[in-house]
Amino acid sequence: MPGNFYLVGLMGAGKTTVGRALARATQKTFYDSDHEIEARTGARIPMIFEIEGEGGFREREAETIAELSKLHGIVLGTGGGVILNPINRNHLRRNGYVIYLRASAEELYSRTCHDKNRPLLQTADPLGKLKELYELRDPLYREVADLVIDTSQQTVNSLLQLLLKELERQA
Ligand SMILES: Nc1ncnc2c1ncn2[C@@H]1O[C@H](COP(=O)(O)OP(=O)(O)O)[C@@H](O)[C@H]1O
Ligand SMILES: O=C(O)C1=C[C@@H](OP(=O)(O)O)[C@@H](O)[C@H](O)C1
Ligand SMILES: [Mg+2]
Repeated sequence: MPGNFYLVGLMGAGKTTVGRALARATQKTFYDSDHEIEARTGARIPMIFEIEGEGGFREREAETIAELSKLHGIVLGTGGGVILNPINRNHLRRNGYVIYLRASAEELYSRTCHDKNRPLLQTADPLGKLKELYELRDPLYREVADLVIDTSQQTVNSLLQLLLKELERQA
């Protein structure tokens, strides 16, 4: 098993939260591609979307993934749309063990509905948007995933325990 764990999944799947906990538990360094983009630009994600559009954000995301995928011994929480770009998908598949955190659109909605920091969900019908994104992206997450974990009915901690057990079983 490679020395990196990469987390993929839709907005609200827990990539950032579970990724940070997994890094602590496995003594790896945690990176989050969105946080990295924010640090490099000095701007928050909604501001980048506002100024450069989704296309501009995707270019920055691809540059960041290319660089972060050169690192060893890390846990990487990706942004939910990272798998849209085939070059990103290659980087992830080649350089790490990819974990797809999945949950129903309803569950994702309940986890993200009070947060204004996800520009794609600032619409009149965020639940409908999550359903649409689920249909479009689920096959792409599965394409890159070494492991698919259902996060429904799991706390962050129970999920971490489940993940550690599964990773140990596969090691
Ligand atoms: N398994 C879970 N059960 C309940 N809440 C969760 C779970 N995983 C994450 N959360 C919560 O959902 C919100 C979104 O999590 P986050 O880690 O930012 O997701 P992502 O990075 O995948 O968009 C946070 O408030 C987090 O605490
Ligand atoms: O699904 C997406 O396209 C996005 C997900 C976000 O990250 P999280 O999945 O961590 O919320 C962030 O990268 C941006 O708002 C776009
Ligand atoms: Mg995140």
